[in-house]
Amino acid sequence: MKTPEIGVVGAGAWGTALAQMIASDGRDVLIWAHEPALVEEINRSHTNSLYLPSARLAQTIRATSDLGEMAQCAILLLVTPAQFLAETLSRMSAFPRDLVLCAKGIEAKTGRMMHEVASQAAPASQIAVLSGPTFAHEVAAGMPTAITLACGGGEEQWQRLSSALGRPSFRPYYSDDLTGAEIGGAVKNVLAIACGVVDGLGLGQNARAALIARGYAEMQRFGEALGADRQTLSGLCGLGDLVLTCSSTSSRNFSLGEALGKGAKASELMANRHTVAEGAFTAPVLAEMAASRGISMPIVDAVNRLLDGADARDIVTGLLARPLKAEGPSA
Ligand SMILES: NC(=O)C1=CN([C@@H]2O[C@H](COP(=O)(O)OP(=O)(O)OC[C@H]3O[C@@H](n4cnc5c(N)ncnc54)[C@H](O)[C@@H]3O)[C@@H](O)[C@H]2O)C=CC1
Ligand SMILES: O=C(CO)COP(=O)(O)O
Repeated sequence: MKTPEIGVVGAGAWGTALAQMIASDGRDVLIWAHEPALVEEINRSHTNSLYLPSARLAQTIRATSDLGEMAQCAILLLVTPAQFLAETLSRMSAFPRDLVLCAKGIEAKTGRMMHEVASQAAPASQIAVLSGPTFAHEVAAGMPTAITLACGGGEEQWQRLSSALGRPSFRPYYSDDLTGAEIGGAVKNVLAIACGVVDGLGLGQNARAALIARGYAEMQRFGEALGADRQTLSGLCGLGDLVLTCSSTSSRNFSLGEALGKGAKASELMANRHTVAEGAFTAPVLAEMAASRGISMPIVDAVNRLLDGADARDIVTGLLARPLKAEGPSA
């Protein structure tokens, strides 16, 4: 059986939606699933009842549990949750030229961004980051979506990837800023938890808008310190995704925050879920990275303390009691 040009590593909601989007022009796609039963389900009934039950998958999507076969694809989309990327890559002995990173997070144990994890595991590959306001179920349904495609291999890699991944209703926009694209996605997940808390506590829409704007200032401060381009953060993968995720219960991060705001315990919420809320893993490492660099991120810090068991109302009282100051990202 011929190996398809494009492969997707990770058959959660996002990997499955991306495979479906890629197959929408009739091409073959190979997808690797961590769960053997899911490999069988995708091949037998063309569904993913575990992670994307709303979609009827294209017949040209084939699933495998063989990571070795994935390396034969020319373009590999890596869509495992951030904390599993290094381990998954360590099980592969060869890599294609193009690796496209789709997870939104920071490695908790090391503080590495996803492109650092990937380039250390596969130094000969060219790394790209695909990130933006993209709920999986909408992409799988073919609804119009725009996304940042940041290419470490510059415009030559962009030519290859944009023609392979672009579709009439899936529009990538070029960037060469891997760091900015990754910081946007990682930070917005933590801020979405905060916005969910505000909704869960019933604090109103003014408070949510304030949190989005002040959270964006935190994203800009952190991004600037790590060398991200401010223009990247004001685009699809930063502000765009922040707006989407901070205003919808379709977001797992927002929903986690909402439950916390309603009084649920973080430890119980985390123990009982089978889908990923990346912000919960990113918050502690992000708070630590910011503190060690002297970057003020009070909202990220508050989410981190909440996940650690602090009371939501006490946290909000603390945030509202902060000294008044100038607006602007550097303040
Ligand atoms: N769902 C969405 O709408 C979007 C998700 N993303 C990002 O994509 C990444 C993946 O998220 P989803 O596909 O939504 O996840 P999901 O919550 O739907 O599925 C969990 C995933 O984790 C995998 N997994 C569990 N244990 C594993 C292990 N030991 N090794 C490797 N994989 C393991 C499962 O196989 C499954 O693919 C996350 O970083 C998320 O932030 C990005 C854009 C949209
Ligand atoms: O990243 C996403 C949309 O762009 C999905 O957000 P959640 O992971 O919070 O569901």
